[in-house]
Amino acid sequence: MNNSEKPTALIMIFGATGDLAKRKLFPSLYRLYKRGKLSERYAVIGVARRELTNDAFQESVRSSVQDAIKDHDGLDEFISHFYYHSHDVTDSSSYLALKTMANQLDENYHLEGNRIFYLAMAPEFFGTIAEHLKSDGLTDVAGFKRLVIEKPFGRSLASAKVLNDQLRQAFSEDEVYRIDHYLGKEMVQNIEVIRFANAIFEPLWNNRYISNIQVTSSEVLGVEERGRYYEKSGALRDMVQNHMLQMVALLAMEPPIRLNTDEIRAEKVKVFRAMKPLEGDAVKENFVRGQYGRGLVNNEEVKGYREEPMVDAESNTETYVAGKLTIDNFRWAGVPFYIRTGKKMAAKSTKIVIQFKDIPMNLYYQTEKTLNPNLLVIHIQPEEGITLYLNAQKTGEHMDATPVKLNFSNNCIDHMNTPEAYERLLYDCMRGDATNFAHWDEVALSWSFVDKISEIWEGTKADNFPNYEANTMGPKEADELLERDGFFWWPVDHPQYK
Ligand SMILES: NC(=O)C1=CN([C@@H]2O[C@H](COP(=O)(O)OP(=O)(O)OC[C@H]3O[C@@H](n4cnc5c(N)ncnc54)[C@H](OP(=O)(O)O)[C@@H]3O)[C@@H](O)[C@H]2O)C=CC1
Ligand SMILES: O=C1O[C@H](COP(=O)(O)O)[C@@H](O)[C@H](O)[C@H]1O
Repeated sequence: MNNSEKPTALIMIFGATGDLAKRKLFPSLYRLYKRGKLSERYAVIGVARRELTNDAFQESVRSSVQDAIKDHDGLDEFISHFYYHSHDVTDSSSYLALKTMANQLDENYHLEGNRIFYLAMAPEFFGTIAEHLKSDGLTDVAGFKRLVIEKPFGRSLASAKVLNDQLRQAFSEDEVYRIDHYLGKEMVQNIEVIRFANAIFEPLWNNRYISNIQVTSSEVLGVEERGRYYEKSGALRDMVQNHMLQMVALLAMEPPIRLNTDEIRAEKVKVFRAMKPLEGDAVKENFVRGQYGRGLVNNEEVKGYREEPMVDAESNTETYVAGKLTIDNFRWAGVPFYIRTGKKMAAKSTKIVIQFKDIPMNLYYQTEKTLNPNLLVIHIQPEEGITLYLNAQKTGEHMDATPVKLNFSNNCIDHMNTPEAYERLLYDCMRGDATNFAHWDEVALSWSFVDKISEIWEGTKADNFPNYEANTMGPKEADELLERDGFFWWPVDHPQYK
């Protein structure tokens, strides 16, 4: 598959009147169209319960594109390929009408029987939809059929297995595309290139030279309107089981023998298998949970988590997680991977800091001064780039060293916005490239790691909640986690570390 391909397909979006479709999917499809990555032979059927005409649906697509993107050239032509089918996915009788519509569009647009079913709906519907797609013949096509599944993929290993079995009745593993939108981010995809295309990094990428790795994904937003979902999820299931562990896997995996889907996935799976499971007291020693309380943002007091809509006033749900992961293999034995993620924190930032070991003997210390360790920082968002921190001679001071940084900013070099995660992932799915989607084995192993922690957390009330103020970087226990090992969190928003 190459990047100039213009795939042709019928895309059915279940949940087409929802937030995800409006904010992410329609604008991403439009961007693909604008970049010339969508063949003229495409059609989209939006599915949801509410009654809408095709015209009204097309207008809603128009306004979601206009809200997200300034340049609207060609929008009329783009939306003319959109159709709407009002349908309750639990109602068996209406799949046949959907099939008739799909077959008709297939013929009109010469879509070669290629179909993508995108489930942008609550997960309780995934199994039913997949079953009906098969039993009512929507998957009997001459071309490819692919199922795109949004998160959450279950809420434990057991529930994920049930869901997976349901999906697999209708689709093979190769046809299931489990979205993890972090895998669509430019700089997450860049981890592989930074590691495997640079002779200066790969030889150092191990426990001889790296002292610890820190992965932070902090959010300024709170739980907003998603209290109902979040109460049952918490940060561990919402962010750690998927995005955080996926980033760790990309950082820790062995070089694949080829850059293809199967080889990369196989290496990631080995990382998950090498991740030391945490049992009993080890959970408390290695993982910290937090929940935001009230705090000051721009001098105004903001709500604590327990005061948010649809949140229990005594909620035990964590909005913050910090943890220390141990990867038990030859490359990583003895190197802690620290992760942290949380809501209502002081900065919106996703960053990876690779801290190299101190040199054996520092010739450039001036008495009490310490030399800064070398750091490689991968900026995932909002900035995209990499920074390498070195030490160099301080101007005019012969025996003194000072930190210097080598900076690469993606946005400055390319002079363009990099494609949105959903845009890349949609394009990959249309081309049949599943590399940046989560394979079942990865999902299962990451759930089995996370389940051990959630069992303990759900079984014990966090009596210190809320334990961090909104607009801070989390509870003090997260700092202590690193201090015990002689480290500290490198600040994500400090100008020196940008
Ligand atoms: N929003 C986001 O940013 C993100 C969302 N996700 C995931 O994406 C999925 C969708 O989320 P989101 O868009 O926010 O959800 P919304 O609640 O905004 O939308 C749900 C959609 O499902 C439709 N729907 C609900 N019940 C039925 C039914 N019985 N039959 C047919 N259609 C139905 C609704 O339309 P109608 O009421 O007209 O039927 C609506 O279009 C979820 O799995 C979520 O976890 C994942 C990451 C980010
Ligand atoms: O999957 C999710 O991710 C978002 C954070 O995504 P980002 O791209 O803005 O970093 C998070 O807010 C949400 O709770 C979670 O479901």
